[in-house]
Amino acid sequence: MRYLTFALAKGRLAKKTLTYLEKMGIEMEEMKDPDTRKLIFVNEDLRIKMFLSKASDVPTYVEYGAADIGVVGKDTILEEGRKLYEVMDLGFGKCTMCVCGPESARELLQHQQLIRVASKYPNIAKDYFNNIKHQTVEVIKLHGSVELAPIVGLAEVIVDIVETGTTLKENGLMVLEEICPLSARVVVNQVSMKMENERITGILNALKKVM
Ligand SMILES: Nc1ncnc2c1ncn2[C@@H]1O[C@H](COP(=O)(O)OP(=O)(O)OP(=O)(O)O)[C@@H](O)[C@H]1O
Ligand SMILES: O=P(O)(O)OC[C@H]1O[C@H](OP(=O)(O)OP(=O)(O)O)[C@H](O)[C@@H]1O
Repeated sequence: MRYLTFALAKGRLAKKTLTYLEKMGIEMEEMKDPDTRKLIFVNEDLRIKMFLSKASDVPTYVEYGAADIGVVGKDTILEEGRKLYEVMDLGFGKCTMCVCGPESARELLQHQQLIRVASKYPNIAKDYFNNIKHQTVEVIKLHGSVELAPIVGLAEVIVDIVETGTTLKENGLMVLEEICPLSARVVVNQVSMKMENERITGILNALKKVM
C-alpha cells in the first residue's frame, strides 16, 4: 500500500486538526515533541505521512500531488486559486473576510472612488472590487498587521479576516462590508481522489464521525 500524505497549515488550525485526526486513530507520535526540527512524520502501520507547512503553501503541495490531502483555511484556498477538490468544511477556524476601515471610508466605498486597499489577500481583494463591486482600486500587498495601513495612511481600507472584531475595535476601525464566511477546509489532489478514492473516502467519513 502506498503512503497517503497529509499537508496541514501550521498555526492556529493545526492543533485542532491534529486533535481530530488523533480521535480517528491517526497518531503521529514524533509530531508531539515541541523541540523537534523534523519536518515530516510517518505512521508506518497506517501508511500515512504528515507535514506542517506555511498555510499558503498547502494548496501548492496538494495541487502538485506532493500531498494527497490538505487542511487549510478557505481564505488561503481562495487566495491561492489552485486546482484541487475542496471536499469538506471542518466547521472550526470560523471567521469572515471583510473590507474594513475608519467610518470616514464608508463614503469612498459608496461613491466608487479610486481608493487604495491593503491586504494579505491581494487576489481576494482584487476579485471582490473588480468583479463583484465593479470598482477600480489599487491593491497593496502586505504581510501582516494590516490594520496599520489605514491608520498610517498607506491605504483607505483593508481586506482582512475578522473573528472577534477586537483588533479592529482597538485600532478605531470597523467592518464596512462583508465579503465571505471562512473556516478550515479539507482539500484533496484531483488525481489522488480518483486513484485512492476508497482510502480517502474512508478517511473523510471517519473525520465526519469525530467532528
Ligand atoms: N482570528 C483569526 N485571524 C486569522 N486567521 C484566522 C482567525 N481565525 C481563524 N483563522 C484561520 O486561521 C488561518 C491562519 O492561521 P494563523 O493565524 O496561525 O496563521 P498566520 O499567522 O496568519 O500565518 P502567516 O504566518 O502565514 O501570516 C487563516 O488562514 C484562517 O483560515
Ligand atoms: O477579529 P479578531 O479576533 O481581532 O481577529 C482578527 C485579526 O487576527 C488576524 O491577525 P493575526 O493574528 O493572524 O496576525 P497578522 O495580522 O500578523 O496576520 C487578522 O489578520 C486580524 O488582524
